[in-house]
Formats: sequence, C-alpha cells, structure tokens
Amino acid sequence: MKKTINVAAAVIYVNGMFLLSKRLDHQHQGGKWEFPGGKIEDGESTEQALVRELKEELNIDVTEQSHFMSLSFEYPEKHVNLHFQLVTDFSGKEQGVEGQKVEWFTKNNLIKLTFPDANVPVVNKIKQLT
Ligand SMILES: Nc1nc2c([nH]c(=O)n2[C@H]2C[C@H](O)[C@@H](COP(=O)(O)OP(=O)(O)OP(=O)(O)O)O2)c(=O)[nH]1
Ligand SMILES: [Mg+2]
Repeated sequence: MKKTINVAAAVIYVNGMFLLSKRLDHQHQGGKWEFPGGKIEDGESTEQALVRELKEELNIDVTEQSHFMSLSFEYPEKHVNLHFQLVTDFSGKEQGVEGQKVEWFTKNNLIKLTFPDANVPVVNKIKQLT
C-alpha cells in the first residue's frame, strides 16, 4: 500500500510579502518552490510540527499562526495530507539551514512560480487574498 504522510506547511505572509523556500533537487518534488514545512511526527499537533520544522529549516521562531487550508493529494509515490498554516509573525532572521534558497515574493510574483503538483488549491486561495 502507498504511504500516507501528514505535513504541516507555512504560508508565511508578513508586510505584504510571502516567504518561500526552494526544494532541493534530490527531494520529492525537487527544484520546485514550497511553503516551508515538513512531516508531522507521532504525538505532535500541526502547530507544534510547524514550529519545529520552521526552526529546523529556516531558523525562525513562529509566534503567530492560524489555520489556512488543508488538502489531500495523491502522488504516484505517496498520499499527502497537507495542512497549511498562515504565519503572520515570527522572530529571528530566516536562513536556508539545509542549503535551500529562501526568498520573499510579492503575490504577483508568487503566482508565476512552479510549486509541487498538490499546491494548486492553496495558490488559488492566495490569489484571492487582498
Ligand atoms: N513543505 C512542503 N511540502 C510539500 C508542499 N507541497 C507538497 O506537495 N509537499 C510534499 C512534498 C513532500 O512529499 C512532503 C513534505 O515533506 P518534506 O520533504 O518537506 O518533509 P520533511 O521536511 O519532514 O523532511 P524529510 O523527512 O524528507 O527530511 O509534502 C509544500 O508546499 N510544502
Ligand atoms: Mg521539509
């Protein structure tokens, strides 16, 4: 049977800009831009996983998050449940701890990027943000 993974990912939206990172080439859906985050571990809440992943990947401390949207997607290799949290504040200076590119984008530039195949609905919801 295919693996199912549960993922917490952050739509980081501060001062009218979105912070994204680029998946490394060797990763699943590699080379595409992503909402930073990763797998929710056993016993963790979505919020806890998000705080841990953003510390590990970007070296930032999330101080404000709320639910944005959840979706499920069937990749050929695995089934993913993605839980997107809207992050509106954090402390620390973002860096690509794992060697990944990290960049701020306006909404108009974000919508031109290539995201993992599962991300169509979340990008559509971002398009509608004023
Ligand atoms: N972080 C993130 N993952 C996404 C997005 N869209 C999407 O399909 N995914 C998929 C790709 C991966 O299969 C999975 C996330 O896993 P990950 O590789 O980030 O996991 P992780 O950070 O825990 O890292 P690792 O266990 O692989 O070291 O979710 C997205 O916008 N952000
Ligand atoms: Mg990750």
